[in-house]
Amino acid sequence: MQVVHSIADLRTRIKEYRRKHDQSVGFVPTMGYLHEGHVSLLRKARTQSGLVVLSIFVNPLQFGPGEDFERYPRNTEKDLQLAEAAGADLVFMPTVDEMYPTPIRTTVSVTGLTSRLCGASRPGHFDGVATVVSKLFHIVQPDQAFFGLKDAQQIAVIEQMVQDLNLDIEIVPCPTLREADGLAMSSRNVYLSEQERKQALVLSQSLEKVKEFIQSHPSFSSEELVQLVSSHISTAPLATIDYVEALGYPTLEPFEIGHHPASIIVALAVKFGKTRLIDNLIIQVRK
Ligand SMILES: Nc1ncnc2c1ncn2[C@@H]1O[C@H](COP(=O)(O)OP(=O)(O)OP(=O)(O)O)[C@@H](O)[C@H]1O
Ligand SMILES: CC(C)(CO)[C@@H](O)C(=O)[O-]
Ligand code: BAL
Repeated sequence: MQVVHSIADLRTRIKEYRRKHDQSVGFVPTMGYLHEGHVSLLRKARTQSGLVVLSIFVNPLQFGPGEDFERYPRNTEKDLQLAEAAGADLVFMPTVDEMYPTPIRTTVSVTGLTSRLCGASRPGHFDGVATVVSKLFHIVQPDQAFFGLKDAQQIAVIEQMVQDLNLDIEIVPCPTLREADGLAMSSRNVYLSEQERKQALVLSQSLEKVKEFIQSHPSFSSEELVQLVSSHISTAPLATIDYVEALGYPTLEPFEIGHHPASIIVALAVKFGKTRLIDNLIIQVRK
């Protein structure tokens, strides 16, 4: 496994690989502090791509004022061990100056899909994501890029960007990995106190309740799902709901009772103290 810090170096190595091999380049973009969720993306890439490229970059552009950019967890040594064990070939770890050498004047903005959920509660977040992912896609020029469904809105936004900008990249959505008790794995779980960690279980539990409810109530309304999730989360005294919504996926459009889209998402963001966690459930609905 090779580790590179400069864009020029990364490009040279990828070009060299492409010259010698007639195989695809797979790309896994991350912000580091790797866990089994990230590892699952790398393993998936390993099975589908000839060259597996991982990027580790905490992108300042996608953090709002007062968010956790400065204190976002970092552990390069452990990240590199996990990346190597999972089969990464090339790790790109640029500095902020390498990615943004001058004040940024060109950004990528995906409209519509970003008006709800995390787009509404983190204004500017998806412009930061679309801009950095677009830059990374131009630098790496992958055939496939692997993203986790824990960030389901992010996948919808990236897929739209790829379609609108005619990028020749296959976006591969990968399932959310969970801790044994159900909590979705996240780099930010490390912020949780012992009490918060226990109470954070209400998130995955509330989504399990939605699964059961839908099976016995095939003509559910979005309001019923939101109410079910919100009331269960409210049993945790340390939880503050940022949003709970039930929408079509990947359109992220609201739906009316009796007119379910083929696929719906129940998505939530909840704060425990300063720590904001997200989770979701995507369900194929029988018509
Ligand atoms: N539990 C998980 N299972 C599968 N993929 C995941 C999981 N958590 C994150 N990912 C994916 O890993 C990629 C990099 O995400 P990122 O580095 O932001 O990790 P993260 O754990 O989601 O961090 P945070 O929750 O702090 O945003 C994204 O495509 C993300 O969807
Ligand atoms: C895709 C990404 C690496 C862009 O910074 C980030 O949003 C993430 O880790 O999900
Ligand atoms: N996984 C999304 C990155 C962020 O929260 O900024």
